Amino acid sequence: MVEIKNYCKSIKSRPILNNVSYNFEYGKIYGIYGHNGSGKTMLLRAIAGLLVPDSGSVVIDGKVLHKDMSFPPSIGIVIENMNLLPQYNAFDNLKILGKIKKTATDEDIKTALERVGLKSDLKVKKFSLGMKQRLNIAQAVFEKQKIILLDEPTNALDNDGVQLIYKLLKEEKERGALVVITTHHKEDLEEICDVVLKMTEGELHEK
Ligand SMILES: Nc1ncnc2c1ncn2[C@@H]1O[C@H](COP(=O)(O)OP(=O)(O)OP(=O)(O)O)[C@@H](O)[C@H]1O
Repeated sequence: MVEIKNYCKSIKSRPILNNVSYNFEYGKIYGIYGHNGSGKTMLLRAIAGLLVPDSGSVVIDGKVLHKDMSFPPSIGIVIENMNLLPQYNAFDNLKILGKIKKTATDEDIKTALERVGLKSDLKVKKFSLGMKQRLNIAQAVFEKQKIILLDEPTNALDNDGVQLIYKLLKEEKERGALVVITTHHKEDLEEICDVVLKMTEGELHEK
């Protein structure tokens, strides 16, 4: 379980996450919607260990982030400005990333690329925005990560792409992963999410 406990973070004296408390469970898809600047991305960064709280904590499987561990041990994340390697194709990008943990086989990489509908052997520098988004999503699932955090993962995708990613996320949930997805549009979430949450000015509430 991922427990967020009284999490507070201000940047330049402005509250960005305001006393957020919530328990996220494995085997569920959570959707978070809210206006621009409401704190959705910051919440994902907090869970990923990319943000240090002013007070409060994130506890993952009983271990406190930044105390018992620096980062969650099994996390896939899609946020803005992901660092793909432009001179390599999709397979090689994942192969290089996979060298850190050494858990994913070539077959795992091929399967992840098939699941996001990426068949191209082009170098990433020739990818469209939607193709990059698909590769980022493949990157977040190819090592069978336990926690999958996706910041507006379908905004550059065509309709077929959106349906493909929704199918993939449902499969990840069935596998037992915890999936958190953000969007500006609540209606996008209701199709696939078990729980829909609203972020308003750094506060998180159940719908
Ligand atoms: N690097 C930063 N320095 C200072 N403030 C920041 C920084 N990044 C984000 N913020 C502020 O944190 C608040 C929350 O931003 P966040 O990116 O989490 O919003 P969001 O809900 O994801 O918005 P969007 O829907 O536009 O992606 C905003 O007020 C934003 O201005």
